[in-house]
Amino acid sequence: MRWLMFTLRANSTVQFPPSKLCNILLPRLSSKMASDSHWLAPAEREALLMELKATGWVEVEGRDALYKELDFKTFNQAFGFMSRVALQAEKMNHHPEWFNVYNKVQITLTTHDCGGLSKKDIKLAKFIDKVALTM
Ligand SMILES: C[C@H](O)[C@H](O)[C@H]1CNC2=NC(N)=NC(=O)C2=N1
Repeated sequence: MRWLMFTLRANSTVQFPPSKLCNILLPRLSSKMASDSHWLAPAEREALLMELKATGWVEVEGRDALYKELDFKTFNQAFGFMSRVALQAEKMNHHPEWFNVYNKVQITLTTHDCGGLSKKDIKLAKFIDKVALTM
């Protein structure tokens, strides 16, 4: 079995088998992922939503979700935009609810796992705005 050697300080090393290393690193990764999916309390979300509202996102009436409609010059541009967002959604394991007719894309973001808005929605909304600016 291959061992990972760590030097903590001069002339001392600590050996971790790869399987143990996962036990050390994964909880941090999973806790980060979990924290991004937790429901955003009103105090937490105020500043975050202000920034998004400034770029055209609105809160959905009767649902803890964000909505934005984007217009592109052509269907190809709209579809290209959706393709780029789809790849990011897969990477984040966080997917939009969206509808496309010709050059228009209507997007709703919410986190099903927590039943409302989470940091993942904020992160994806910011990514969407960034990509839309490049189209
Ligand atoms: C099983 C899978 O990881 C989960 O269903 C993921 C997939 N994509 C998701 N997307 C969104 N918007 N919310 C979720 O809670 C969610 N959960």
